[in-house]
Amino acid sequence: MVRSGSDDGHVVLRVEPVLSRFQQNLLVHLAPESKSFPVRFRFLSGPRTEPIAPQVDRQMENRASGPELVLVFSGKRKSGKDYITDVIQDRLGPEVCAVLRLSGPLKQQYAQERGLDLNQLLGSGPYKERYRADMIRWGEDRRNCDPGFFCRLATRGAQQPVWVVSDARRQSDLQWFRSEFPRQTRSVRVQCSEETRRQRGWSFTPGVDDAESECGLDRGVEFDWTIRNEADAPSLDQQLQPILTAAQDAAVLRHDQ
Ligand SMILES: Nc1ncnc2c1ncn2[C@@H]1O[C@H](COP(=O)(O)OP(=O)(O)OP(=O)(O)O)[C@@H](O)[C@H]1O
Ligand SMILES: C[C@@](O)(CCOP(=O)(O)O)CC(=O)O
Repeated sequence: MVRSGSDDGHVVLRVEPVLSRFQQNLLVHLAPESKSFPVRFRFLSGPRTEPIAPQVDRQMENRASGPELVLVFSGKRKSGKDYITDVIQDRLGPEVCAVLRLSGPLKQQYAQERGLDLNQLLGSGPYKERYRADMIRWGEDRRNCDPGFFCRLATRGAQQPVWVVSDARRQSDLQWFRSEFPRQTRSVRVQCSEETRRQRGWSFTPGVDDAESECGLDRGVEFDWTIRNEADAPSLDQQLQPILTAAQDAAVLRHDQ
């Protein structure tokens, strides 16, 4: 219950029952015609509440800066994962949407250890393909010790309400996001024909295209959305509409907090 009264020229709002400060969630509506004025919150006397356990406290902090929506993309090489996730970020803007690449920290470390050109490894040309099989092996050694290793590195410090993970490849990648962010995680598959992928520079490479890195999510996942990224498919704008709507709703949720 909320009651208002006047006290030395101040308007006092009392929320009863008194909640601990971390649980207070007070929305103040100002009439559009009123002049702006500072709003100060003071926690006045009242029945003391038990301090909330540090564990709950930490969860609250995490939730305050955590994502409202996590879109986990997967798809074969040259299906257009990077292209589509970039389109989504363009539409939503970089303040709302972070594109997170699990392969980002992997390529960074791999390039550093071998003195390679990181920009080319991050691009979509043949340079990356030359090193792909070895990068997969290198990354798998680390994932075998700790399946969440690259997920944690890739998400570190992301503050935006919408996270777009551009390159899930293994069941363990998807499981990590689902267990860390069960309410927020949605899976998206990008598909196109082999012919289209060929036109984009793909050719079948044994040890890569038949390995877990490419096939780990081919079966056993019910995707929330599937996007067909090729010439004879409905336009990307049309296909991305439900995803963009979900993302905009998520951004509004954060804004209202
Ligand atoms: N809808 C599209 N229209 C025009 N070009 C596209 C489209 N989709 C993908 N491409 C182009 O095809 C190439 C491969 O796409 P992209 O790099 O996004 O695929 P990917 O799935 O991320 O591949 P990889 O797994 O190798 O990183 C890029 O040059 C990209 O610009
Ligand atoms: C080594 C690897 O991360 C390369 C991914 O590169 P890209 O997402 O295709 O640009 C693939 C993997 O982790 O299995």
